[in-house]
Amino acid sequence: MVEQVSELDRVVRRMILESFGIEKYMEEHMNSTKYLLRAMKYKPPNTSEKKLGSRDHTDKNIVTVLCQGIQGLEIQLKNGEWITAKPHSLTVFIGDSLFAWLNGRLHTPYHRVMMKGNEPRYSFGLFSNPKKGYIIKAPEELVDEEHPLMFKPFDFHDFLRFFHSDAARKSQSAFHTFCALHSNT
Ligand SMILES: O=C(O)CCC(=O)C(=O)O
Ligand SMILES: [Fe+2]
Repeated sequence: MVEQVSELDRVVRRMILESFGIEKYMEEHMNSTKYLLRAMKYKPPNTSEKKLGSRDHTDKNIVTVLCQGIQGLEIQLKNGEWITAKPHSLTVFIGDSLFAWLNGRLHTPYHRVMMKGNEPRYSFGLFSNPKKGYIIKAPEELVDEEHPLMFKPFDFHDFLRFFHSDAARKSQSAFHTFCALHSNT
């Protein structure tokens, strides 16, 4: 199953690069990331009202392929509306690192888990994460006058360290505080 899900990660990343005409970066992209597979279990809230299982966040990595069992995953659209992912479905998210590498060209959506009832919930995520030492920097093809560089080049592992600091906890978006070049991004 990991083989198929990681294939989906690769297909999505190839489609994204092709859509911007920069598939020449595919090999660099694949070589600069490694996979993390995480299984998650959420205790049942034992309520008939929906309760928060995991607070809203954007993923920090490159791409996440999330496979959920019973319903719970909710995703915020650009207009602010929350939609519910179907039970027993796969959802693909673009994380902050890919957002930065693409110079903000694709949206990285907030998502959360809301649960009700007496059943525990299981989900599995395959996360492509940048390797330590790889500097995430938007390629020159995606930077021009109309699209000035949004984020300073960074090592994902320095961001993770910052993310667990007091300064990050106090900021509205740790990612933007860490590497945004303009305050309005
Ligand atoms: O369990 C879920 O459906 C969401 C998990 C998630 O968003 C994450 O691990 O980043
Ligand atoms: Fe997430």
